[in-house]
This record gives sequence, C-alpha cells and structure tokens, in this order.
Amino acid sequence: PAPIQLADVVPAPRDVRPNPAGNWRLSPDAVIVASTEPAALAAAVHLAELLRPATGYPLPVTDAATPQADDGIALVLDQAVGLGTEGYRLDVTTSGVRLSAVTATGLFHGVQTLRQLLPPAIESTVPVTEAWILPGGTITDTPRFPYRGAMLDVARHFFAVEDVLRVIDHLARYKLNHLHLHLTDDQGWRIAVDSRPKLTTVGGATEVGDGPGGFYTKADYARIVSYAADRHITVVPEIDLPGHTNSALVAYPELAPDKIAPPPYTGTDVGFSYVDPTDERTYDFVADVFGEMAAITPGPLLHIGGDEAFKVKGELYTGFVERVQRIVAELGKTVVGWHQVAPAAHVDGRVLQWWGTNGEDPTTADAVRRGARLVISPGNHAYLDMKYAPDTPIGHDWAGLIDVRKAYDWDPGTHVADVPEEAVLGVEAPLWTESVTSLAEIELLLLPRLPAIAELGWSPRATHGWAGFRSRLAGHGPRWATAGITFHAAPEIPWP
Ligand SMILES: CC1=[NH+][C@H]2[C@@H](O1)O[C@H](CO)[C@@H](O)[C@@H]2O
Repeated sequence: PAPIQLADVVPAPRDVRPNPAGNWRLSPDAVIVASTEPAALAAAVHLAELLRPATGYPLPVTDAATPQADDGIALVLDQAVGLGTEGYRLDVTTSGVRLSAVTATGLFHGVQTLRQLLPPAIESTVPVTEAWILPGGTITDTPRFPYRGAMLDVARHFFAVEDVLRVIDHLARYKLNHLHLHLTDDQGWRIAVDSRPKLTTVGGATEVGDGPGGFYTKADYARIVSYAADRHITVVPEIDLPGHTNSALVAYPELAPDKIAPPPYTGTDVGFSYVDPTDERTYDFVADVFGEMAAITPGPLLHIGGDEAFKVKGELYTGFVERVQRIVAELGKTVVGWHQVAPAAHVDGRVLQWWGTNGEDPTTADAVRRGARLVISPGNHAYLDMKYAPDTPIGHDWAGLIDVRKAYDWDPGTHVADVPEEAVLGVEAPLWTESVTSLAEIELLLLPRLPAIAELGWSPRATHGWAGFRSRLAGHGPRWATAGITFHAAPEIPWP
C-alpha cells in the first residue's frame, strides 16, 4: 500500500506542511512523555493503548514539566500554541513527535490524527511486523464548528452499553464531540427514572418487532457518560415530548389524553401519541423526568424532542414547549429541540436541531432572529438511517437515498436560507433504528458516511472537495477492516 501522506487525514486538517526529510520511525524503545496535568497524561495513555496492541512495544508513559520528544512522542499542554479549546499542533521530525495544544481535548484530537498517520496495520489487535513510519512535517488544526455529533436511536431498538461504547469509539476517531441519545419513543423508554419506575419496568420492556427491549440503569448511563467524557464527547440525552410517547402512556395512563393506557406499540408509525398538555400531572411528570436527567447529565444540553406531535396544535403545542423549556432552564441546562419547536418563545441559549429536506424554512429563520442557534441534520444529507442505494438491506428512503457524496457535498454553514453561519453551531448525523438491530448494522450505516459528516463539522470550507475527500477516505477501508469494523464498501470510493 502507498505510504501514508501527512495530508491523508480525515477530517482534513486546517493546515498541512509536509517535510519528507522529517519522517520518523516509531521504535520498540520509544517513550511517550506528557505534561504533568492528569488530562494530558490520560491522552498519552489513550495514545499508548492505541499503539501497543499492533506494535507490541511497551511504550511507557511518563510525565515531565517540559516534555521533550527525543526519539519519542511528547504531548505538551502549551498555552502559547493557541488554536482554541479543541485545536492542536503536530510536529513530526527525525528526532520524534511533538503534539501540543492548549487543552487535553486538543491533545486527544491530535492523537486521532497521529493514529491515522501510521499504516493501517496499526489497527491490528495483535502484534504485526511493520515499519511504523510517520510522515515528517507539521499539522496545525482547529475545528470549524463547535458542535459535531451523531445520534443513536436506542428507543426503536435497544442497544447494550457495550454497543454504545463502540459507537463512541467511532465518533472519537473522527473528532466528533457530541453523542445525542434518543432515549424515549413510542416503542420503548430506555432510561431509569427513580420517581417513575414503570417508565422502564413497563416502558422499557418493548421495542420494534417485539424484541425484549431493555433500558439503561443510572449506573449504565453513568458508564456511557464517563466513557464519552474520557474521549472528550458530551452526551446529549433526548426525552421526546409531547409526541412519540406511547411507552410512557402505557406506564402512566394519567398522561394520556383519555386517561386510558394504550396498548404497547412495536410498529414503526409516527405521530399518533402525545401526552396531555392540559393536565397539570403532565408537567409534574416532565419536571420529575428532566430533574433526574439533569442530575445525571454533566453536559449542558437536554433535548426535549418536539417532533411530529401531529395532534397537538398551535397554542397548545407552543404553550407546552414553552413550559418544558422553562423547566429545563430552571434546572440550569440549555434546551435543544427538533426544529418544530421554533414557533415557541425563545429561551436563552436555545438550540434547534434542523432536520428538513429543503433549506427554505422561514419559521426557523425567524427563531434564529429571536436568538436560537442551529445544529444542522438535513434528512436528505445527514440521516444515516437512509439507504445508500436501493439494494441497501436495511434503512429508510423517505428522505431519498444518501450515498457518500450526498452525505459529503453540502455546507452546514449556508444550508438553511436566511440563517447566518454564526448561528450554526454545527452538524449532527442521526441514526434512527426502526430497521437496525445490531452493532454491525449500525456500523454498516455509519461507515463510510459518518467521516463525511465529521469533515463538514471539523474542516475549513476551503479544504472541501469530493475528489480529495474520496481518495483520503479510501485509505480508511483497510483501517476499519483491520480493526474488525463493519462498513459499506461504497462503489463511489476508490478503495485500495
Ligand atoms: C426528528 C424525526 N422524527 C422522525 C423523523 O426524524 O424520521 C425518523 C426516521 O428517519 C423517525 O425515526 C423519527 O421518529
């Protein structure tokens, strides 16, 4: 295989200056030295754990006040390097590697780049004999957008904690920094709420297709949050209201408009269920649920859903949304909602997750003028539950087919009309799981389109280009294959 070039990285770095005279070989006696900050050491340990299995080298990790890269790898926290809270500078010379950043998050992102500069064999879980050469030169990098995420729908089909952790690994590999968990829907309630135990004992026992369902205990959720945080990823939990609530109505019928428990639902229709916006007990429920979610969610964002509440209209809907927004704000959290919540009154910091398929949306543009910011998830570019092609065995096609180029060739900064780029926080790729039942199927839909979304969120617009992206992406097929990760061998990518 062709040697890795400094510019082969995905997402494309902001600035790449190759120096072919500066190649460096990782050798068995190499040492990794980090600044004495615990988070810097953690990044160094993460790097060592990525490199040890395939190299078989000990790669000891030590710390020093001023780490030196003499024939090793130095991870240096250095305020002078600038590059914001997520950027990094990577220098590869004949005397070793120096990775510097203002924060440990920057070091962590630099580690993902470093990993990609080694041959694909570095993904082996057992030692292989390989010349572990790193291309010489300097990369200076920092993200375009602060919010770069993916969503996993664990409500339609439940996924065990270990599967969610693997998805987090895929996000970290491409410098994504938010994991949105769609925790509740008609078919299942997936997060334990102590004050409302039947949400999981009853609501957690179903899923699409009559499988056993399941749910996360608070300990499970803490494990996911902690694993994500170690990879500089913020978890955004979604409790979808007022629609998409059949599982909650089964558990607590006083929430239902007719006060009768509906039968459990394991189909895939949408828009038929809603909590009673005229019953004060609904708002007690909302306060209980979001109070407990706020207490177990270190991140600032709580997602209130708001989509497809077809039977809750006009003032009834906006009034409900405004009360839920206030409950979230009083908990000291920032609200996110699908863009249907746009007509409701603005609350400070409000984020709309836009999932339209046509950039003309005056209601959303008006909400932005009133202070809202956007996370962009176009159904016809970022919905990774869409099929690649007609013969994709799982997935949907209501927003059209999304091949890799469709996922790549658009611009989050200008996608929604009359919304200035400054109001765009970033992008998110939702993966809905009506037809997805395993980690392998999740990976088939995520890869290779997730890196496309990740590049849109991270890379400067100036580096955007399908020809360059597809050739850089081609080099990742062998990486995923070596790592045992399932992916779609999309015909539009020139795999080696
Ligand atoms: C925000 C949103 N609400 C709907 C819509 O997206 O389409 C998804 C399938 O693509 C579906 O699962 C979801 O319930």
